[in-house]
This record gives sequence, structure tokens and C-alpha cells, in this order.
Amino acid sequence: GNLWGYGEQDGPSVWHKNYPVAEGARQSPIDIVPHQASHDPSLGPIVLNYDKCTSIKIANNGHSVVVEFEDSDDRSVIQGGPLGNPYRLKQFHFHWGGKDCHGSEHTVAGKSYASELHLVHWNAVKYKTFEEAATAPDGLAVLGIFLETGDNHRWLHTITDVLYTVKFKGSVTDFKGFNPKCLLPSSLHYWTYLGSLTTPPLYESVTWIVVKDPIIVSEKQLGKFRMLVFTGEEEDQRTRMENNFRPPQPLKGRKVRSSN
Ligand SMILES: COc1ccc2c(ccc[n+]2C(=O)c2ccc(S(N)(=O)=O)cc2)c1
Ligand SMILES: [Zn+2]
Repeated sequence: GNLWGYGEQDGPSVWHKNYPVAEGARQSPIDIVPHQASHDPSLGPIVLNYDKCTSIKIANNGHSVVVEFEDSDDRSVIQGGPLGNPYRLKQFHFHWGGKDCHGSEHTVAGKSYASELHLVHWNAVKYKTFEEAATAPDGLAVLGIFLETGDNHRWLHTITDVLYTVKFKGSVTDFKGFNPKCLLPSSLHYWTYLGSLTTPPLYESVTWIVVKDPIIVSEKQLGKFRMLVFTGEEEDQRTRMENNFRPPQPLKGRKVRSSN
């Protein structure tokens, strides 16, 4: 059985039982209130060097759909903004709802988006492995991108077209040559704050960089994420993968900074 999930019995409201840090001082996601964020002119632009990125595979891990990257060198990194050094791209994944009105993890003045894309990077300058970085306060940097429904996204089909191959928990498919730069909005203005993984083990190791502008995807494209299931092929229970998001957590005095 799984340790945690998004259901009544194993969802975010009971995660603290097995993961007490769930009630910690720097948990994510949060509700971002733009007018309470402090504009910090010293915050430079986010710089993404993804041109040499090497995607390897796409997988259903029973919580989301994840695209993993080769991270044995600095071929694809994020730097600048609040980051003191380059962080290596490790994977990206999504969170989404059952209906358009909600599905994102971060909210903006109480507004939820239909989905949220997380590009996960780790500090390979200071730490030897992702697992080690994931437990360090400056170990990870996650770039969050909101998805809003509207017109078709011209590149998202590259992902939605293969989702049927990873319908069940534990399924993996080769997924080479995908550059996630095509999933970013034109403007990378952002909010940034110190937080955590939004799923167990909920480590407080993430510098969050949440991009202000959403990308637009069609309801049809988003609907394809909902054909995934949380359960394995061998299980008789088929639970549709949706609403795999944690609600906003207390700010506990943290400051949110805005790039501009
Ligand atoms: C034992 O150490 C770990 C470390 C990290 C683990 C993990 C299990 C699941 C996901 N992760 C993750 O890497 C992970 C979890 C959540 C996120 S999130 N949604 O971007 O905050 C990103 C990455 C276990
Ligand atoms: Zn995530």
C-alpha cells in the first residue's frame, strides 16, 4: 500500500501523522498575495540554460506524471534570480484538478489555476546527489508555472500524446529530445520565497520561483492528464489521477519577494 496520497484517508490533511514536518515553518505551497510581496530590485532575471537538456523518460509514479532528465553534469541549469549558484534540472511534473476551477498548488490572492507545472532543480555545486540536496535548506529550486485553460498549447501535445503509455502507476516510457523551454510563458517575472516539497517527504529544501504569467492549454489537452490513474495495472481499483495538489499552507511570517 502507498504511504500517502490525495484521498480522504491518506491525503494532505493527514500527512502530518507520518511526516511531522508537514506542520513546519516553511511549508509549500502558499497563497501568494501580490500586493503584500516586496518588490526587490536586487532580484535579477531567471536564466535558463536548457539548450543541451537531455530528457530520458516519462513515468507515472502513482502521484503525478514525471519527465526525468540526465543530470550527471551541468548541461541544463537554472540560475540568477534568488539563486546563489546554478541548479541542475532533474525532472518536471504536473499537479491538476478534476475541474478547471482548481488544480494548482500555489494560489494568487486566493485564485487557483487549472494546473501547475513544477521544474525541479538541485544544487550540484554544494551537494553530491539529488537525495542529499533534497534534505538541505538550499538544496532545491523549483520553477512553478501556472496552466490556464483556453486555446490549444502548440507544444503540450508532445506530452499529452504519450500519456496513454504511462496510464498506470509504475509505468515508464522512453521520452527523449524534449526541451521544457517550450512550456514557459514569454515573460518570466516571478515571485520567490523559501518553502518545501509539496508532497511527502515535504523536506524544507526548496527555493520556490513561481512565474506570474500562466501558459494557456486547452481543456482537451488538460483532460488527457485525467485519463491517468493513481493505481497500478494489477490493482482492480482504478482511481483516476486528478486533484493531486496540496492546498496552501501557513506563511508563518515568511516574506515573498517579487522580481517586478
Ligand atoms: C527520500 O527522498 C526523497 C526526495 C524527494 C522525493 C522523494 C519522494 C517523492 C518525490 N520526491 C521529490 O523529489 C519531489 C517531491 C515534490 C516536489 S514538488 N511538488 O515540486 O514540491 C518535487 C520533488 C523522496
Ligand atoms: Zn510538484
